[in-house]
Amino acid sequence: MAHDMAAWPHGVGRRVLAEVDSTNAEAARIAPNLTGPEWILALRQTAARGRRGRAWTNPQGNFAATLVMRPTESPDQVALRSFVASLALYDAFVAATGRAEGFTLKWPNDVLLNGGKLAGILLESAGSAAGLSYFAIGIGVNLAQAPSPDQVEPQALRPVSLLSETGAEVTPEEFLDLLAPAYARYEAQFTTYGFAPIRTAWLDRAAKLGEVITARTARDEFTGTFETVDEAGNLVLTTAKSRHAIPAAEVFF
Ligand SMILES: O=C(O)CCCC[C@@H]1SC[C@@H]2NC(=O)N[C@@H]21
Repeated sequence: MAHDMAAWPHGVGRRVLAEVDSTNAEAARIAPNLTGPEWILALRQTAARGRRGRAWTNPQGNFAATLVMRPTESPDQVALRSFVASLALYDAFVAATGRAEGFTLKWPNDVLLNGGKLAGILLESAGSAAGLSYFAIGIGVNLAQAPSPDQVEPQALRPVSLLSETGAEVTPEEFLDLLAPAYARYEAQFTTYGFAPIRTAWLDRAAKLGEVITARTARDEFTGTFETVDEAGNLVLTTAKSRHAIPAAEVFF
């Protein structure tokens, strides 16, 4: 790995499990007894989950971890953590490879390398609109192996691995030691200054900004120009007829 290793963040727990069903499921189990934020890394997951109820393929050597925390703010602020985590992933990849070239962020929360999907984030929480009891940021990275294209949905981006695209050999533990300090830096920025600087940094690294993309929501499909991400984290798309601020969708290029 080509990097200067930042120190592990103060007050943040680190557990490494040889095997677990899902680090997000483990996060939910340990949440009631949390005394501070905690990273849970698993070397193997037997029931890893992806977004929208999909399974996540987790081959040997890939990174699977969850950061679990107790929030102090509202659920909509918690949802913005997917942008915080995406930026931390981006920095960890730059630190691990010594280059920024080729890494981009796909709304709402994937990291791409050379246009293929390198990492995904699954944000889960429990509680009510009045207050969440915990939230968990689950992160899967194809460090060593990408699932074969037939294991993902037909229109999904081609999965890629860090190893095959860059030649960088990074273990899950090494990657966690890059990601946790990067996350802590962006988390401090978010809690101190709010979403504005996170949004700007995210937009600087965005894939397909200003280009035509398709967003599929539970009810509709919009094809239009990806204008920006607004102050609430919505995807802003303009079509010939109108401007749409979309809170949740699957995006296709
Ligand atoms: O669908 C996606 O893009 C999100 C994938 C998230 C996978 C990670 S692996 C670690 C954590 N534990 C899980 O069960 N899922 C997330």
